[in-house]
Amino acid sequence: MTPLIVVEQVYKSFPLPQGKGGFLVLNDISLQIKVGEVVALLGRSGSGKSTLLRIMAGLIPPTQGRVWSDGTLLRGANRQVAMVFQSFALLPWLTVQENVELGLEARGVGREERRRRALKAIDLVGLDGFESAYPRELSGGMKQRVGFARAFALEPQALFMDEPFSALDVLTAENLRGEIDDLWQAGMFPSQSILIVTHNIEEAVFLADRVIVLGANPGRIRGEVVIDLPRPHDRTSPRFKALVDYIYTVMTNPDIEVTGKVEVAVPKKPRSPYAQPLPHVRVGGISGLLELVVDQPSAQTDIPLLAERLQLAVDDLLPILDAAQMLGFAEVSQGDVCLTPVGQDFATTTILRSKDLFRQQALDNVPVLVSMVQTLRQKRSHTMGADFFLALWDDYFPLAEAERLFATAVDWGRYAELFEYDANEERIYLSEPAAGNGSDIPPLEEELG
Ligand SMILES: Nc1ncnc2c1ncn2[C@@H]1O[C@H](COP(=O)(O)OP(=O)(O)OP(=O)(O)O)[C@@H](O)[C@H]1O
Repeated sequence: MTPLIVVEQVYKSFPLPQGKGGFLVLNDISLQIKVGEVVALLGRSGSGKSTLLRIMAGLIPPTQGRVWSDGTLLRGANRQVAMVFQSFALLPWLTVQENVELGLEARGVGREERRRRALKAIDLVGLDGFESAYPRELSGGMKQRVGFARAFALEPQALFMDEPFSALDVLTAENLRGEIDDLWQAGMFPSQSILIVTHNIEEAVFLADRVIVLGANPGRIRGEVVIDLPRPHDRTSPRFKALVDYIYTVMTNPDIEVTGKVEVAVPKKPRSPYAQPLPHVRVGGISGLLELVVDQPSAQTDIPLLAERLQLAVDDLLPILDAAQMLGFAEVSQGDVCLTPVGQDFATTTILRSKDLFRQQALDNVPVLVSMVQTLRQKRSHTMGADFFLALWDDYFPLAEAERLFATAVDWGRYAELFEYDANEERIYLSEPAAGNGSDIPPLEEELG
């Protein structure tokens, strides 16, 4: 099907005063408006939106390039198009009906036909009963309804709107925008396509099937964003918000390329501490490794060399390194392991102090241990069966893995004196220092927040 409007490499410059050449307002604009679509031209002030609209309406000629309307090269006013202006542009000495008939009269439509089409358009915009009112008797919203009726009566192929809601107060604008969208939805709209010029991002995403983003100085097309939402466009949907956010980002960053690829950010569910795996390593393995590394120059060594000295396969060494990293005792980079200051301290201090260090590092870095202690604290008896914790891990891991995670957490927690485990009863008990108020365990709310 022939597009309703085709703009081909259009340039527009306005002459500068005193013959100082031209001021380029539109630079190489090409676009099409097809039957059945609503297109928004979105750009900052001065990006040439109104100028482009006027060129497509045939009100001013391009300096260079061509415009086709319904397959015909445009010369002069475009009769396939009607315009709605921001300023309403009503004649104050004419009634509502006379204002609406004005364009039809200019096109030589006979009296009866004019009357019929005007009354139908007035009805469509909800001004039934106001036919003989004068503009001064109408509110801003009603005046713009007359503006719409005047355009509707022309029964154009394409309706052009230049910031049609921006002179109205927020609620009136919202109301009228919604009604225009309803008419379009219901197939009652008197034109086959709509082109709206706006600088309101939400308005563009709400009304349009496609948003063409214009850049300024000079005005040019930066790209387009397809509004892939079911109609009517639901403002509360995550996709609507993602589209608005995307367009807002490109509008505030003139250098970003407008690709139109919009990802919806999936809201993150707070991650359960039980969803995070622990390396299955006993505390003895971690401290053994740290003691070996601390003896090396700069407390640093090559990992394959370390594996050889420990007579371990690198694969077996990796979980120990993971655990040391997780606890903040070591850092691994480029095949070397290097102890952190606290790791060096842990590897060289007394057993009592090393337990304190381990506890502090575990509480700072291993959320599942914090969560277990918090759970035990919540219970008046300060004790819970192993099966309670196993069930929490079981949500994220197979049972055998859940059991290994439980065993690792128990090993670390016991060493840190956070809790004790009675294997016969299969119960965990809160350790005395962890049960006290002055301990270093954060309150439950903080952790969950
Ligand atoms: N007839 C004219 N003569 C000289 N310069 C003009 C003329 N019409 C528009 N301009 C200039 O062209 C540039 C683009 O104007 P235009 O009104 O098309 O932009 P716009 O994107 O619609 O801006 P706004 O959102 O502020 O209406 C502006 O710098 C404006 O001053």
